[in-house]
Amino acid sequence: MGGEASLTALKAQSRLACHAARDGVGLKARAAAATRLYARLMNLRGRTVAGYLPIGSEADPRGTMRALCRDNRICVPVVTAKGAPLRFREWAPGCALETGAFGVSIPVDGGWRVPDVLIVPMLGFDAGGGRLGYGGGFYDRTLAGLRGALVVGLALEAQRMDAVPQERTDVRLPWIVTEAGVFGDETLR
Ligand SMILES: Nc1nc2c(c(=O)[nH]1)N(C=O)[C@@H](CNc1ccc(C(=O)N[C@@H](CCC(=O)O)C(=O)O)cc1)CN2
Ligand SMILES: Nc1ncnc2c1ncn2[C@@H]1O[C@H](COP(=O)(O)OP(=O)(O)OP(=O)(O)O)[C@@H](O)[C@H]1O
Repeated sequence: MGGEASLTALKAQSRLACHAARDGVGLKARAAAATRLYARLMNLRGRTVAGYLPIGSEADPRGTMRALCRDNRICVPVVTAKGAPLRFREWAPGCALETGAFGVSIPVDGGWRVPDVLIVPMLGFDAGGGRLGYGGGFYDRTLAGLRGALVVGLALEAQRMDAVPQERTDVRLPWIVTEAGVFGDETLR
């Protein structure tokens, strides 16, 4: 296989392994990750915070989204087209939802927002801020266009990898939160 083909195969294999590992994580670790996320973001005021509505066994940021919505605007990602950056629609606790692309829930009638804080879902991550997603490149494209935002990846320790296979377009995350702590890389901020 050529370099590119083998990288794609390696990413696909890593996605399967991370997905399976994530499925096996218990409630205690999930609650601890949610608490760590809130601890990292609890001081935010007047910001536009992009959370996400979890699918499958993703770590759940909704407790933090509910807590932050009092003093901040909250929005969630919407896939509008393949190959395009994500857009973000305003979300509030209990708002009406519909199922969008890839089975992700999206608010029926929230306005479009541009976040300055993003909580980013992932399948896998490494100690250097490397992130493995579902393979659409949606967050890579989105983060490339949102310089200056506070970007925090949320995951569970079971999703930690030695090194996420990296492509030129992959964007490293300056902050990663898991049940084990808040990990920051000052060189990426
Ligand atoms: N909660 C959440 N929302 C999100 C994302 C995400 O990763 N998580 N996205 C990040 O880009 C975008 C949606 N993109 C996605 C692209 C592919 C798949 C996907 O392949 N899903 C698998 C299995 C899902 C599961 O059960 O874990 C599938 O459909 O087979 C999902 C979302 C925007 N919203
Ligand atoms: N900024 C960009 N411009 C053009 N293509 C991009 C960009 N970012 C990523 N891509 C392309 O998108 C494809 C998927 O990228 P990748 O495998 O990194 O997705 P991912 O990070 O796992 O997915 P997601 O962000 O949707 O969860 C790759 O072919 C990659 O080259």
